[in-house]
Order: sequence, then structure tokens, then C-alpha cells
Amino acid sequence: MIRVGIIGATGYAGGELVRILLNHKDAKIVWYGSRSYIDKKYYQVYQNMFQLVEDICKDDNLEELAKQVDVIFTATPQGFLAGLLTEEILSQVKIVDLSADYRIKDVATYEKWYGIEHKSPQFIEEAVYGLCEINRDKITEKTRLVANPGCYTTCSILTAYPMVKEGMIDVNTLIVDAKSGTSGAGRGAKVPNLFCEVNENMKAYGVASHRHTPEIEEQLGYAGNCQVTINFTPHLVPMNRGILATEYATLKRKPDGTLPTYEEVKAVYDKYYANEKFVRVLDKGSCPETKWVEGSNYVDINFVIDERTGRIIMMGALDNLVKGAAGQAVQNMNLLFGLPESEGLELVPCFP
Ligand SMILES: NC(=O)C1=CN([C@@H]2O[C@H](COP(=O)(O)OP(=O)(O)OC[C@H]3O[C@@H](n4cnc5c(N)ncnc54)[C@H](OP(=O)(O)O)[C@@H]3O)[C@@H](O)[C@H]2O)C=CC1
Ligand SMILES: CC(=O)N[C@@H](CCC(=O)OP(=O)(O)O)C(=O)O
Repeated sequence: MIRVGIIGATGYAGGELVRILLNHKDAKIVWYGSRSYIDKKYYQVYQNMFQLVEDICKDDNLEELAKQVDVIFTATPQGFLAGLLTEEILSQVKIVDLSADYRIKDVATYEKWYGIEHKSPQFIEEAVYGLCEINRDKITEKTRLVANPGCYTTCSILTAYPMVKEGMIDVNTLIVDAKSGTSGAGRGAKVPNLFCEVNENMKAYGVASHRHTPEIEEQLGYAGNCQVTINFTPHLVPMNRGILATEYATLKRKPDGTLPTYEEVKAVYDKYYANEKFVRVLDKGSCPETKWVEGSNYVDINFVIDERTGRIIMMGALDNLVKGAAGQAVQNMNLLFGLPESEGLELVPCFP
């Protein structure tokens, strides 16, 4: 049995980790870490856990926790793990970090976009970017530190990846227009996320400055083996969960000047995703919707070729708390311990 500790178990992403791991047959949560609810019963924070979890919340002492468990999930704010991680801790335990601390390889880029100093850049090189469908081979029983990708980034990257990897689009024309439910902003009280601010409203934010931009650019850059510069515009929508990314790019024409056909593009998507359990490329004409992936680890993807403009419109939908956070983190844990990748993640989307 894998002994699991969660730091930030009382946040939205941490709460989703608890929900998923309670049904994982090879894992047991032994540490529900919190900062604000120490010594409270976990179910008193999240009453959906009444009679399911009797444990009390413990502190966020990473050093102590490392001695007691096999894997730690850090579902904590940016900078938390980077400020505490040491070689001693990493020599004792595997860590899956849900924050962005080790996602971006260039420290200066991280510090510029996040506006904080990175306190342990010595571990960045070692960290594996845990986008399982793309980096599966690098996430092994020898891996000590996984940087779990962001919610917008998982959706944005997987949606465009086959086209970038196969050089089918002009990457520098790529525009990612994404919408997120408010759970993406976490449980902490913030005025822009109050009911009256969010309900019956939609707004763009972080325009031309959102911190997920360099993460998407870096990963698509690896895929295309080129420098990628994109426009990424996130929007907040009045839903609890879900991310929808609509992505636009100019298709490269074939030598005879014509655009690739639907069948040719579909073959490219199938090449990468036909055998991926958690990526569903939909039938022709069907557009991904957040409601069809809610509560599950799926990302639904599809595309339309616009003959008139010469652009492809790619669409992806996922649940920000599952494939965009906790589900993907458990997928990574499964790889780290040599378990079937889908263990604990056979979550059927809920509806309505
Ligand atoms: N929400 C989402 O959809 C996604 C979130 N993420 C990432 O996951 C991480 C957690 O996000 P989310 O769950 O939304 O955030 P929440 O605000 O909901 O939860 C944050 C958690 O971290 C704890 N915490 C807060 N401040 C500190 C601190 N200074 N030191 C230690 N622990 C602290 C909180 O403890 P307490 O409750 O006791 O105060 C809480 O358990 C972030 O890095 C986020 O970027 C990644 C992908 C998607
Ligand atoms: C709706 C909302 O506010 N979403 C968050 C992103 C989600 C998140 O938690 O960020 P990471 O994926 O990088 O960990 C934001 O825009 O900052």
C-alpha cells in the first residue's frame, strides 16, 4: 500500500485528491495537511467526507511528513514547495507538486511571470513535467519530483499537440482562447470570485500576461522543436468546474497548395491519441463540452478546418480539478509506482 501525504488537502485541488484517492486500491492517505484547520476533523472542512474520512488535519511540515509516507502531493500556492524542498526530503520521498514551482525550466522566466523569487532552482532540471500522455517515458519508479501541469495548460497543450508535433500548423499564429470555472481560482476568498461578481457574468483576465502563457509556449516549443509565441486569453465563467479551450492557427498547405483534409488531420490526432485512455477525440462535427467530462479524467478534443480562412479551429474540454489537477496527479503517482496508469481514475463523467 502506498502511503500518501497531501499538503494543501483542504484546498479545492487537495479535496479532489482526497475524493479520488479514497477509491484507489493501492494508496492510503495518512496525512491531511492544512494550514488553517490543524486538529479539525477533515470532514468538518468538507462535509461530503462525513463518515468517509475520520482523520484530523495536520500541519504542513514537509520534513516530518517525508519520513512517514511514500509520496507527497503538494496542492499549495506557488512558491510553497520551492521554499522548503531539500535534497534530504527528496532522498526520502517522491513528490508530485500541483503548483507551478518546477514546471518552467528557465528560472528567469518563472520569476518574471510569477513575480516571486525561486528558492530552490537546483531541482528544476530534475523535475519531470507530468503531462503523462506526452512524457510517460520520463515518469518512472526512479523519478523523484513531478511538476504536475496546470489546468489551462493541460487542456491547451493536449488540444494542439499533434498538430504542432507533426508541423501541420504555423505555431506562431496560434491563439488560445480559454474559459474556466471558478474552482480554478481556488477556495480562498477573493473579491473577483464572489457570487455577485461571477454569476451572470463573463470576463477575460490576465490578458497578454497570464502565467500559463510561458508554460504552454515551452511545452509546445519542445513538441515542434522551435520557438513558440502565442496569444493566450483566459476567461472566468459562472460555472463550478470545467475548462474549454478554443485554439486557432493557420494550417500549412500541402505542396499542391491545398489544405489538409479532415481525414488527414484526423489521422494525425489518431496517431497520438487513439490509444490514450484519457484523451477522447470526438466524432466529426461534435464539439467538446465541459459537461461531458465533468468529474472525470478525460480531455475531449476535436477540430474543424475552416476552408474559408485556411485556419484550423481546435477545441478541448476537461475538468480543471481532475485532468487539470488531481486526476493527472494520481495518473503521475501511478506511473511513479509502476501501477496501471488508470488505477483509481475510472471516473465516469457525471451529468447533469
Ligand atoms: N484549482 C484548480 O483548478 C487548480 C489548481 N492548481 C494548483 O494547485 C495548487 C492549489 O490550488 P487550489 O486547491 O485551487 O487552492 P486553494 O486555495 O483552494 O487551496 C490551497 C491549499 O493550500 C493551503 N495553503 C494556503 N496557503 C498556504 C501556505 N502559505 N502554506 C501552506 N499551505 C497553504 C491551504 O490550506 P488551508 O485551507 O488550511 O488554508 C489549502 O489547503 C495551486 O498551486 C494551484 O495553482 C493546479 C491546477 C488546477
Ligand atoms: C479561474 C482561475 O483563476 N484559474 C487560475 C489557474 C488555475 C491554477 O490553479 O493554476 P495552475 O494550473 O497554474 O496551478 C488562474 O487563472 O490563475
